[in-house]
Amino acid sequence: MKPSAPVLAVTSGEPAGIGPELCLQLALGEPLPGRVVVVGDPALLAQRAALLGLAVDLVELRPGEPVPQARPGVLPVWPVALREPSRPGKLAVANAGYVLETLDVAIAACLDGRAGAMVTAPLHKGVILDAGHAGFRGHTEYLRDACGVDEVVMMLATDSALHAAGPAWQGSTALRVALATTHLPLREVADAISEAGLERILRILQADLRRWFGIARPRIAVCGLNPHAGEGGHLGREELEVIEPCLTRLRGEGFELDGPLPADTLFTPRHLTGVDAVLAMYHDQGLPVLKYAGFGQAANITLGLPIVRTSVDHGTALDLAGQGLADAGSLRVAVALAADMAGRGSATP
Ligand SMILES: NC(=O)C1=CN([C@@H]2O[C@H](COP(=O)(O)OP(=O)(O)OC[C@H]3O[C@@H](n4cnc5c(N)ncnc54)[C@H](O)[C@@H]3O)[C@@H](O)[C@H]2O)C=CC1
Ligand SMILES: NCC(=O)COP(=O)(O)O
Repeated sequence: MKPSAPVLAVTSGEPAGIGPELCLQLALGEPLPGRVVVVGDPALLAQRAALLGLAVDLVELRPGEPVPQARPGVLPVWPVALREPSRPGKLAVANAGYVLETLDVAIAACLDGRAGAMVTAPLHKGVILDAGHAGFRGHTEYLRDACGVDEVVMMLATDSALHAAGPAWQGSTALRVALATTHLPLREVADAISEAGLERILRILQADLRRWFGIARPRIAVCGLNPHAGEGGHLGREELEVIEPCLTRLRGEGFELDGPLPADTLFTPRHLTGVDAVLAMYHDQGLPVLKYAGFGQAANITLGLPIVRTSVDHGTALDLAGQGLADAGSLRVAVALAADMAGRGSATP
């Protein structure tokens, strides 16, 4: 690894979930692509390592101390203290502030240049809301606000699509799915989709497919919102009144856009061939397909930020925490992608 390998700040996520043990697993598998530092409580990590019999040497770094090159079995840590002891599988509202502090530490390091990218292990949105952080929706929205940008785009990509422009869809599980809306109740989705909002999202998606994935002229397939993309207005009018006018305007600027297409058949080889990313209208329209294609081998990327942020494709898996059953595949994909993106330079165009 080059001495200048980027620092990747990996937040360890909800302490009662699988995040802490996935971070430990990073130190034990294949060599890491960057200089990884985990943001979390060293005592929590040591307890989880002891519980699972993982031989990981935790190296607590002082402020200003450089992050060392990765070495097998060694995990540098930027310490953040738990608010109260944590047990696997048992959520505690007192630790919500701890989870948010790990994010703040990583975001600050990315913004001031001490880190080239941040990678997030999963947090539990519900316990953060239960703790009184009203309005918290997820990392994506928290990062948008912390970085002072108006719009970001959540995109998940399966591993085989991460580095290759123009993935071969036919017979392949390579897929990139971006979302027009993120964490909101289904009954609010239709009202949340506006022509101006869709336009902002498509501009970010096109720009970041170019910047991070090296695709000169991205082709994006856009889902309709309603069954059969509205059936000519008989099953909903959002396609005619919101989505289509936006796509028509952007096509006039040279955007390569298919759709709006019925979402049930868009995700088939005929429609996906030659497509670089799909824009789904809401979380559970696009992500089940992505997860069917590559759960555990995909990463989540927040597009539109002034910093690089990738994440796992899964949640806190409280049912598995502390048992040694959690698969670190997605965290490894997220770390590899973050290193690749950080190596491409500044996120700011
Ligand atoms: N990036 C993040 O911070 C994310 C956080 N979440 C949060 O996670 C919490 C739980 O969400 P769920 O919908 O239950 O999804 P989940 O992904 O935690 O669990 C779904 C199923 O997948 C399994 N699973 C998840 N990760 C796994 C891994 N690494 N290895 C093996 N099996 C794994 C679980 O055991 C469970 O059976 C929620 O609070 C949600 O908001 C969900 C997705 C992303
Ligand atoms: N299902 C993906 C997801 O919800 C990710 O949320 P975020 O916490 O990364 O914003």
